[in-house]
Amino acid sequence: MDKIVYGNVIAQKVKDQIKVEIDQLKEEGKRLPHLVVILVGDDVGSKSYVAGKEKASIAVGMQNSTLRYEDTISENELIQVIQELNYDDNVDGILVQLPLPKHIDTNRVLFSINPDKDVDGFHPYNIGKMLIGEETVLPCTPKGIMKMLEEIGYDDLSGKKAVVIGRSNIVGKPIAQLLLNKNATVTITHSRTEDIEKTTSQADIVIAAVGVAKLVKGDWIKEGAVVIDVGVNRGEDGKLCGDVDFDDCIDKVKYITPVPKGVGPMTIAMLLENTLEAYRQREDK
Ligand SMILES: Nc1nc(=O)c2c([nH]1)NC[C@@H]1CN(c3ccc(C(=O)N[C@@H](CCC(=O)O)C(=O)O)cc3)C=[N+]21
Repeated sequence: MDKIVYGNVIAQKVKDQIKVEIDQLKEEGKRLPHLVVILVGDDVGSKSYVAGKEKASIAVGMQNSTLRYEDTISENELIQVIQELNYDDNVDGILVQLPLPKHIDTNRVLFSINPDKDVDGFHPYNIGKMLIGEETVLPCTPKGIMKMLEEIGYDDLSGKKAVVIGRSNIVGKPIAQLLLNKNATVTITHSRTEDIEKTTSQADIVIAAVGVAKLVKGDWIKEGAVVIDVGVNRGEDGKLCGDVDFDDCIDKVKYITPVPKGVGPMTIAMLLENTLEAYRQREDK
């Protein structure tokens, strides 16, 4: 059914294009873009996401290094590693997989990344540029969502009401900003919001990014709305599921993204795009 927006299909198109560009660099005998992923500890989810990023970057022909550390590594040791990568001319992108262990101050670590190599778009310098509408690296998941909206012809959001569920730094806040930059009227709802469903049921676009399995039900959604599901949860049956009760919403929506095969693969494709872009900017300097 074409109301289901398959992120994996759009992501593949993006990756095919990146591969063409990297093949070209190879042919010219150039240095290849290099992504370094830092993984601390052995969280099962993080390990699987990092494996996905490794596989995808290799598939398009990039250099990839995944650095793995015990969760006993200190904050200063981690920052030391990042500083070395900042000065390594053969490194274009640095990604620190989140969440980090509790004894590490995540913001201090993210601030230590050279903003030119910040392929996650999490450095406050880049977040600030996004906020004021300057061209800059965009966080991968929000960027991937905007790309999906573009694909279904939702690139001008003038007059549209968008409701974001969740206010994380990596999805909720930045996606709200990007929607605003496209002229949507944006509402952010979260755990302290009363009657979330009253707000969502007026929305033309709902972005669910809270991490609560199947939270969003059919009666939360206006007839003909677009529903983007950012959740990655394990359901009661152990299967991967989103923040949206897909089966309950499908009859109401104009478009909906599935989980898996929705936003997740887009996140990885945007990471590769950001890495190639960081490479090009650095080569041009
Ligand atoms: N610094 C940082 N950057 C991130 O981008 C980041 C992070 N930390 N921490 C965790 C979240 C989560 N995330 C996902 C990426 C791909 C899929 C993905 O490809 N999912 C597949 C299925 C994978 C499976 O089957 O397990 C899908 O939805 O089809 C999901 C989730 C990136 N994150």
